[in-house]
Amino acid sequence: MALEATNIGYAYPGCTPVFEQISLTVASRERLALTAPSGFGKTTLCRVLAGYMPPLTGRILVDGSSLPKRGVRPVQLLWQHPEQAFAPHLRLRNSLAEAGAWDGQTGRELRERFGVRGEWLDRMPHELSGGELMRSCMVRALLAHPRYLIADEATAMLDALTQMEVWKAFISVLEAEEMGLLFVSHSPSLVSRIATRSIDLASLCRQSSSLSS
Ligand SMILES: Nc1ncnc2c1ncn2[C@@H]1O[C@H](COP(=O)(O)OP(=O)(O)OP(=O)(O)O)[C@@H](O)[C@H]1O
Repeated sequence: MALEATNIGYAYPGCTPVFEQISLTVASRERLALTAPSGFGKTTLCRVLAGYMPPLTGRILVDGSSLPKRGVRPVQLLWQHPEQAFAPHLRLRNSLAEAGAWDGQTGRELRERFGVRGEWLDRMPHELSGGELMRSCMVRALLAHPRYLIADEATAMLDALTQMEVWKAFISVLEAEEMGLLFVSHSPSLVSRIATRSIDLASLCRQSSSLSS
């Protein structure tokens, strides 16, 4: 069981490719750290792997099947900027409801675990802080019962203590549900605490260019 990308490439319209011929695998229950210098394409790769942008080349399989074109995403993305992750005109309760049963037992447990307070539910995204939106994002992603999660520097705006608290809660759900995680971080200490394996996008790109030459 794995999220498998084979020889994928992506270019923004009218631009040179951000990356080409990248292959990587995230096994279920694995926590894979993706590192690279700024501007190298980590966010782009995360969006492609989660199905927000189709790869220009190559293929992505989730436990052996193609990413679905519609419906609940089996690969959920925790965005780098959580304010971009919520529809600006929807109250939090409605955004959570789109993902799953936020008011059922699982939803209540998840909200408690991530400290998402009841009073936030009637607020619009701009009435929540970055950290509050981030916690809400995690709950929404987990409500969708994904097989894999991708976290793009998702907790970078939190203080160190809150960051570890949120990751602890997150990892306990990942382990219980046997989900795989790919996470991007510029923090070596976060990577060493969380990752079970680490890859460098720069070296993946070098490997693919030496294979193709
Ligand atoms: N919508 C877009 N249109 C054109 N080019 C883009 C677009 N978004 C990103 N890029 C370019 O794609 C390249 C990779 O950007 P990306 O955001 O994926 O890098 P990153 O490694 O996540 O960077 P950072 O660590 O700074 O967040 C950059 O050169 C960036 O300028």
